Order: sequence, then C-alpha cells, then structure tokens
Amino acid sequence: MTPHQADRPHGSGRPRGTAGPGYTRDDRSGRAPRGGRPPSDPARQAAYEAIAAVHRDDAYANLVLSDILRDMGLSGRDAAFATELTYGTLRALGTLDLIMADAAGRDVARIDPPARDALRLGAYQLLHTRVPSHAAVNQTVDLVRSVAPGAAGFANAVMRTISETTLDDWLQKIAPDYEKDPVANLSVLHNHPQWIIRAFAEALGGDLDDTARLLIEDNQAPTVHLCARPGRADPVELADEVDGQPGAFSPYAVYLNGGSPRELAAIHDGRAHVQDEGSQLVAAALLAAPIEGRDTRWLDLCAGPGGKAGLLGAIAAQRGAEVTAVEIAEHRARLVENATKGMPVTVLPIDGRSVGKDPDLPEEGFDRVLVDAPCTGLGSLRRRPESRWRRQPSDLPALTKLQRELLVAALRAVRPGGLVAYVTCSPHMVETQVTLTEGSRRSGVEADYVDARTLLPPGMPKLGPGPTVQLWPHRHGTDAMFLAVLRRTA
Ligand SMILES: C[S@@+](CC[C@H](N)C(=O)[O-])C[C@H]1O[C@@H](n2cnc3c(N)ncnc32)[C@H](O)[C@@H]1O
Repeated sequence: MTPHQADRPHGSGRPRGTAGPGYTRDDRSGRAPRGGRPPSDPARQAAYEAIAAVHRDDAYANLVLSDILRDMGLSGRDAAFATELTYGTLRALGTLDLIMADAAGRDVARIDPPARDALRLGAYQLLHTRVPSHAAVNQTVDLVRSVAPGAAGFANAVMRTISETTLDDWLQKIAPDYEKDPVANLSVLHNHPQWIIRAFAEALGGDLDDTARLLIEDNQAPTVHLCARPGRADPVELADEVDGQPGAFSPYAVYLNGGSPRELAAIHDGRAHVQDEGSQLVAAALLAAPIEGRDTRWLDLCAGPGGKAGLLGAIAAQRGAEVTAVEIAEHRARLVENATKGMPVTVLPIDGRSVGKDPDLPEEGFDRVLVDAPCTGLGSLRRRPESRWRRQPSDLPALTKLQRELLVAALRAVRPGGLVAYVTCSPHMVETQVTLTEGSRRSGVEADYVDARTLLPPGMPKLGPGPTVQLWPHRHGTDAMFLAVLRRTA
C-alpha cells in the first residue's frame, strides 16, 4: 500500500460487515443510534464520522470526509470547519491521546472507541482552536451521548480536566525532557511518531533543529498545487484564471490560494491536474537530461493514479514521443487512462517487474524510464493526516523489496545511453539510498549517476551535494520527494 492509493473507495480496507477492534457493527454508521439524540452540530458530526471511519474502517480521511460532506449536504464554512477538525484531530492524535490518558487516568486503549474518537475531537477543539471551552465541552458531551450514551458523564469529566490547562502547560507536563530524550520530546511537541522523526533526522544529516522545522511544516495544511499541462495551459494565464500564483520552481506549477480544485474548469477540461510541485519537478527532471539517439519511447513503470504520466504524456505530445504507463492495480490503471486522455500514452495493467517477460516491456526497449516507486509516503504527511499514525516500520521490508525489484526492472528496460529516474515520496534512507545501491547492484546493469541537481530549474536552493536530490516541505514547499537519475552505460 502506498499513500498514493488514495483513490481507494473508503471503507474498502475492511471486509463489509466487520468492524475494527472495539467497534460493534452498530457503531459502523458513526451516526446516532436509534433512540439517541440527533447531532446538535453538523460540522462536528461530520468530523466525528470521518475520524471514526478512519479508525474503524482504515478509511482515508480525504476520501471519506468528502463523501460525508456530500451526503450531509455541507459546504462553505461548515465544510471548512469539519475539514479543519478532521485533519487537525487526526494529525495531532498521538499527543491528544497522551493528554486524554493523563486527564482520564487510564490508557486511551481502555476507552470505548466511539467515545474515544469523540473525545479526541473535543480535545482538539479545546487545545488547538478558538472554540470557547464551554462550547467544546458541551458539544463533545452531546456527541458522546449520541454515540456512546453510557460514557457521557466520563466524557464530561475528561473534557473539563483537559480544559483547565493550556496546551503549552499540557506539553510541559507530558513531554519528556529534550536534553534527556530529544526525539521523544519532539514527538510529543510536534505530533509525529518517534520512528518517523529518527528517519527524518537521519536524512537531514542528524540536524535536530532542522528536523523540528520539518515537523512543524508537516503540521501545516499544504497549499494545493496545480500542474498546467504543457501545450494545453499557460501557467501564468492559468494562475489568473484560478486566482492563484505561478509556482516558485516548476515551470508548470500554479499555487491555489484556496477553494476546492474539483470545481475548476481547467481540471474538468484536462488543461491542468492537481499535483505537488515536487512531483512535477522530479517527473520533468527525467526529460531534462539530453540523450544521444532515439528519444521517443518513454516508460512510466508505476503510473497510478497518473499524475506524473499526465505530465510526461503532455510533454510527449509536444516532442513526438510515446509513453507506456504500467500500473499493476486495475482500478488505478483506469485512473491513469482518465488522467492521460488524448495523450500519446498506452496504459498497461500489468506488473512492472515483468520486463523481459511481457512483449510490451522488452529489455532495452525504452529511452527514458520513470520508477515512481510504491513507498511509505513519509514525504507527504502534510496531505494525509492519518498516515503518520498508520504507517509502521514493519511496512518497510516488503516495500523496499518491491522497490528494488522495480528498479532492477527499470534498469533492464532502458537501452544503453538511456535514463532511469528513481523517485520516492519518502525521504527514508532505506527507501532512497539503500534501495538505490542494492537495486543497481542486483540489476547487473552498468549505469552512472547523472547529477540530478542539474536537471532541476536553476536557482533552486539547498539541493545538497548531489548526485541525488532530496526535496523538503520546509525548504522547498514541496513534498519530500527523492530523485536519483541513472544513465545506462552498457
Ligand atoms: C507512488 S505510486 C505512483 C504515483 C504515480 N506515478 C503518480 O504520479 O500519480 C506507486 C504505484 O505503483 C503501483 N505498483 C505497485 N507495485 C507495482 C508493480 N509491481 N508494477 C506496477 N505498478 C506497481 C501502485 O499500485 C501505485 O499506484
């Protein structure tokens, strides 16, 4: 699973008719049980339902919330408030749970799941929003009464205890001393699991001050970036049209100032797509280095849902090239087809590791190959509020094996003289440098690094010593994309 798999219909992570630990089937709707009181506030009810679905069904917050908002007919300020509450609560979960445990005098694992999620939402309002305390307490007790009627008195007591102390004082109380355990301290202060902080710190050369800056950035709601598709839209004109601004680095990027990109005409008519600026940069980097000889056969080995294929396809149309886009998951392959309509792109719903075995994926058949590998997605935590608490270090072995195999396949698919870009939206060294070294070694293919810094727009700051590049939210305003470019020599 990768965080890119956000197109999965919500709830599909768990078989129908089953419920997550601690939930009964009656909890599954998330709505007030028959005989319970109706919700007093639709935005909070929507946020509660989304948070409960994330924990009960392994749903993705962005998908489940947009379904709930639509079903409840919420828009404008109500929708914005529900979104802030859902995303904020999910991001802050680890620290909220520690505060709740302290206030309740028991581990949160021992609180009934519906009451626990309602309390998390309440604690978030008390500690992170301007909602007046009495309103946060009363609304939360009302919500608990409707989803876990027996726990209303308990919820009242916990909420009142939390409300008596400011967030700063809570953090002071529960965070371990920075001098004794800096990672544990940062984990509580900035709402990230410790293993992720260690991975970030390692990729940032052990600089914990810089790591803290990254953690703070990870807790901000990211700006939505559009990609103005080359040949179809001019970014400056598009920026005017959507009341946004041209991006700082990618020649295709437009930053939205707010509002939902779903409603934009440019998205509907295929002139633009939503794509982080870092993703645009790494995809374009594959095409930036000159190669000798034929340059018409390009391969995207992990294409779903089609963001980078959409950009590669638009440029291929201009340069007379053709893109083969491979995606193993059928429903995601269909998304790639949608994303590349009208472009010279052929979508293959097959395993990218079948290079040399599938006639459509011949060895040495391609001039440029992109491996945007399935990964932990630790580089895009801003966009997926629940993922930092869902991901586990135990996810790494299976992912890195797949990454190595896909890199080996890519190196075999490219012709001598051609280029392979290895990309992850994770800065975890095991997924970046280790995979790269191991995959290149095992491929048996000879290849040299191209300095990836030279393939990015001039003037980009803080790209490190090369030849690989790690982008960062707190340095570049992008997701933490990793990029390595290899030229096959023989
Ligand atoms: C990081 S995502 C790619 C994102 C995509 N390039 C984009 O820009 O929208 C990785 C994708 O690889 C797919 N995948 C996983 N294993 C694969 C395999 N063996 N062959 C082909 N695709 C695979 C996943 O289903 C997922 O869609």
